[in-house]
Amino acid sequence: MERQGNLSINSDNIFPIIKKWLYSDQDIFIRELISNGCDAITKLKKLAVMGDYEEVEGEEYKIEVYASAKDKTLTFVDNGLGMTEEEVDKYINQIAFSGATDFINKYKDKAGDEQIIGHFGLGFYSAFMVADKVTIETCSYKEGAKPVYWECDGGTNYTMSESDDDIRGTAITLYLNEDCLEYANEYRVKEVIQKYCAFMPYNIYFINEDKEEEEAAKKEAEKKEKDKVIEVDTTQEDELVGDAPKKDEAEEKKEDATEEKKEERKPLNDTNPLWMRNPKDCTDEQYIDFYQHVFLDFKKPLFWIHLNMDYPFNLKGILYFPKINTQYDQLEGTIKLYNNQVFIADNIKEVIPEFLLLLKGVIDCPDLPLNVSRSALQNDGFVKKISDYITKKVADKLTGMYKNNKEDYEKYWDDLSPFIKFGCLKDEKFCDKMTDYMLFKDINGKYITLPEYLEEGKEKYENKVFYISDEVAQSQYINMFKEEGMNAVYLTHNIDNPYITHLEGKNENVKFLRIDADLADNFVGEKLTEEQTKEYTDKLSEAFKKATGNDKLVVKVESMKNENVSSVLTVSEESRRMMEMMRVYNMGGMDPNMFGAGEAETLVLNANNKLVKYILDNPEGEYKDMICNQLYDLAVLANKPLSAEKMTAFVKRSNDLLGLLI
Ligand SMILES: Nc1ncnc2c1ncn2[C@@H]1O[C@H](COP(=O)(O)OP(=O)(O)OP(=O)(O)O)[C@@H](O)[C@H]1O
Repeated sequence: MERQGNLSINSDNIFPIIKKWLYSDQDIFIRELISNGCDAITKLKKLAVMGDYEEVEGEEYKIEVYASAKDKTLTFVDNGLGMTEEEVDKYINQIAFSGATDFINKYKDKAGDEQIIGHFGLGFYSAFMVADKVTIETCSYKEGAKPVYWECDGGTNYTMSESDDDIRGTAITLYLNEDCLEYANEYRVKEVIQKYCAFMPYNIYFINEDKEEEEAAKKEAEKKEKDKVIEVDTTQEDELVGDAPKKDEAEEKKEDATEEKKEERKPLNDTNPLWMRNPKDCTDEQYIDFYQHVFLDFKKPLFWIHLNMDYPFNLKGILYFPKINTQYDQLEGTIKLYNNQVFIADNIKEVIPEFLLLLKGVIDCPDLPLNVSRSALQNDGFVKKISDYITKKVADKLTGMYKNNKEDYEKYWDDLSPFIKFGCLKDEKFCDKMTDYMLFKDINGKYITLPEYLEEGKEKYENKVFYISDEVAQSQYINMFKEEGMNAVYLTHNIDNPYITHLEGKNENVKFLRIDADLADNFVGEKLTEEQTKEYTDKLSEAFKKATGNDKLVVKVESMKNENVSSVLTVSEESRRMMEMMRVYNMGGMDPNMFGAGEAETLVLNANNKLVKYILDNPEGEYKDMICNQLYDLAVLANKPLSAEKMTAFVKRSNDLLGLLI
């Protein structure tokens, strides 16, 4: 008997809302329908555990997705618990009603360890985002249940009647609207299933109905053709050998069997993803395989953290620390969020602490407070707790590694540090936990902590931390440091600039100086007297300004221990930082002096060097200008490349100087 009715919803027509507002991503109707099928199977299995349903031996629980471009249909078939007429009424017709809540209420005391997805029930109606008409054919597991056929064309009216398909489970058919025919395309559907359903808990199969039909027709035609030939053959054989066995028949069956085997359908998903397993049962190889497969990254991850928590909330997942190839690699990770093996979305900031988004990984949290569509999170304290838990786990893993396996920690440090530093900048709690475990690579290639560095340099350069931002450009300074037995640390990543500022904020009396920022007192031998300093500075300033034609040149004279060093360029830390900041804010053309930053570069000349002495002693010397310019260029060259014009002059002058030798 057919009956018609109105869908009881509060608005006149819910479909425009579903189409436009509720789901921003159209593809997710596939996820919703497949996960409804999975839920239906989970419920059936639960009923079996509870003794309310007897399972059919050997039955494979599965979801089948049939697509037909010819018919413009997409059908989802599950062999879950099905629905009775009353249930269709209750769960489908009365839309704003969650069937799952009802179910959980009934079974909550007897429930086992698996969770049942129960959200505000609108998932099914997402089908109307792509379909003009949707039908349900369903038959409940309940004894004597009558199969139900339901149909709705996207308005608020539906029809319901008894169906003749009494196989337990549910088939939902979408008659795709003209704009959405892509969902009848095999590759498109498979793509969406891969995205959202790759780890759903029951096998998902895709069937191209058109292809199957074609093949069946082809087979039928071939069979008919073969039968004809056999008929002719056997009449001939009969004539010759009478009752001889028809060996072709047996062969044919075998052939069929192997063909069937060849065509054995493969599920599109992995029903037992690695993160759901006990960490004890997972091998390194499996972790690496999973990583490469899910994130399509052929590099091996450095290491990983398997999250496995039952209390006070349920959370499983794996976080991978990816290998960073160069310091210029963009730090960009992906954290995939799942809800009971159902993919929700990538990089949901509310759940995953921002800095962890630099990692790659999967998080599955069945307790997530998802609303209406599974993608919308209700942001409450719970979500913050999840995020705090993940942060803590990551910090624990890192500090644990430092304590128990320092060799690995050091080995990974260069790759890990940008991520950890970013974490420290973004998350106070994480920063506090990591403070004692932050390493610095020094000029001898050793990894040391900040307190270790400060302790080591206590006598020579108290509370100063010299750092190298560019190993090649600053090599002259590195050598000077090495000769003097001084230490400096490498801070070469983009993240290091803000990190240095952050460290100075945390350690008020510690000052970070780039290795070329200052000529530390340590390089200076016997100090010049005040008069000497003044005299030499005046003389050399004048000579160098005149020779280079640069009025603004700042010259400083020191008596350095190493008499082989003639000239060094130093770059004031303060003005350099100011310039860098101005560059960031696109104020490159402005004069840093305006901000009180002072001159950036200083030419330091060594009063103990014979070339410098020559200039001092021969104010009218023939080669004075040549030497001044050469010393200046050499100092610049040790710090940064010369401009094209200066380089040309430098090469010419170098040749002229060599010419003087012959
Ligand atoms: N394939 C199915 N088999 C059995 N029951 C189903 C099936 N699909 C839907 N239902 C029933 O209809 C109800 C409503 O489904 P719907 O997808 O709209 O919401 P939900 O699954 O409860 O929540 P949501 O999809 O938003 O997470 C379900 O709770 C379930 O009881």
